[in-house]
Amino acid sequence: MSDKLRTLFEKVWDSHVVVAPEGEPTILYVDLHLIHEVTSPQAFEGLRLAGRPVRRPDRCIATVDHNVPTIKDHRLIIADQIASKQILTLRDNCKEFGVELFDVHSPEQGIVHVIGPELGITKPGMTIVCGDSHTSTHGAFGALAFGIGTSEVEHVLATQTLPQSRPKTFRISVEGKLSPGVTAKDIVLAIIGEIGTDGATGHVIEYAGSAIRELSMEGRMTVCNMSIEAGARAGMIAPDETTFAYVKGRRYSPQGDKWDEAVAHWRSLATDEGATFDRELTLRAEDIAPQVSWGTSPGMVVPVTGNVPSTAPDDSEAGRRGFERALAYMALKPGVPITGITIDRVFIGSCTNSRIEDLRAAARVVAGHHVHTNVSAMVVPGSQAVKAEAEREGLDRIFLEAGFEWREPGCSMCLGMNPDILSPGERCASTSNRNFEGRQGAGSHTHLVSPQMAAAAAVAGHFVDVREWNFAGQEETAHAAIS
Ligand SMILES: CC(C)[C@H](C(=O)O)[C@@H](O)C(=O)O
Ligand code: SF4
Repeated sequence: MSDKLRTLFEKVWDSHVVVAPEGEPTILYVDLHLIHEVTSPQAFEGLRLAGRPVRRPDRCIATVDHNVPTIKDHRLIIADQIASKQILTLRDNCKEFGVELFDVHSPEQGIVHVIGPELGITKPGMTIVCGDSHTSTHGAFGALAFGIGTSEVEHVLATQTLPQSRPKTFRISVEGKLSPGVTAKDIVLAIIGEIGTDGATGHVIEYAGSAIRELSMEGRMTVCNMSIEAGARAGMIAPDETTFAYVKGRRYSPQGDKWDEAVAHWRSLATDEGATFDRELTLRAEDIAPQVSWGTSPGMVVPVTGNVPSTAPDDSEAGRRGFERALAYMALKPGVPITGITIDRVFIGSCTNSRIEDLRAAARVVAGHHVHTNVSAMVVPGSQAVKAEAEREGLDRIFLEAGFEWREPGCSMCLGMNPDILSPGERCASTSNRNFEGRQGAGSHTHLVSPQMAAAAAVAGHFVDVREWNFAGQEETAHAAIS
């Protein structure tokens, strides 16, 4: 090993190089391949046609998430033909090629980016790929994790390797202390608001600084999840005691002596003091307010105390046209206060914000209140394990009593690939990660927010600053509840 100072990314990359031919992409070894129903059918078909096996079935894990209906009685026989075929095909492929599948009725089923970490499959220092852009989520553990296309899925299935050109490095430090009510989601939305949706193109981001270190693993996953929305190849956070405590004792985590060896290795992954990045940016946590997206990209975002912008941030002809188009699509008038925007629907879920901590935070806001009469709201836990834990804690009852629907795990209303879609013109406060035109259904309007902000909007019927929330009957714990 060289004694050159290296970043977390460089250490993980260097230890996975199979061969790096001059002037050609590096061949990287892949430790873990996550698979879901949407991007895998052609990949398996390619293998079948070539008469190849899966090289390392023990390094693959599959689940169904994008297409599965979230109403219990609708999960057995899926009405949508394409969805049904994709799920049946995944089932057949996993059986034929010997890949472990967490199927629709398995107690481990859930959104692929939720179940990997909670089963201890995701570990620091790994290379992780999946035919899914939000694979960046797993970078929260100090893994190099990124999305790949279907032809690359086939390549990884066949060889357990992937040709990759080396990305640049970008450290984003968030220093200081978040105010109560400001969350990991607000950090990442504020970052994307600052650098734009192509702000990190060609780079792997390392999130650093005291506010990032203070985050739980759930919060770190939320931040890394949205790296792709800033154009980054991946997002990473150095593993530390918080990481080790989360990974310890999970089903696929190392046990006994192996655990101590693993932790010793994971400790060595942090960026060396003095190692340099291609780019650096520092934000102050105190400056970050709860965020609400107003437009049709995650970069079109403002603090809840702000207004829908009146002028295009980018004054070029194309910038102005994009701005006007976003306003028109979102049916918003320039200059309107964010807290004046009324909503029809609330979605608490997705691989960004459907973990237990997200549901706890939303439930604290909702407790003792009722969903506004003009709003219909639902909570979709990210996995069966999250659902079971939430039910054990009584969170389901808080949501149901407040008038929320309580659903089965899946991607749900994050994207219009299953029955959970908005009608044209409906406006939704959503804890997901994308607000593109038509993302939650043709002609629908999406506003990206944190779980706390979504919960508060469900009750108020419009956006409110959750920092001023009335925690019904729990005033004495209000501060703790939103922090
Ligand atoms: C369906 C899948 C390929 C897609 C992705 O890659 O991200 C989806 O998960 C999304 O969030 O848009
Ligand atoms: S929850 Fe949404 S963002 Fe995450 S994998 Fe599913 S569709 Fe993609």
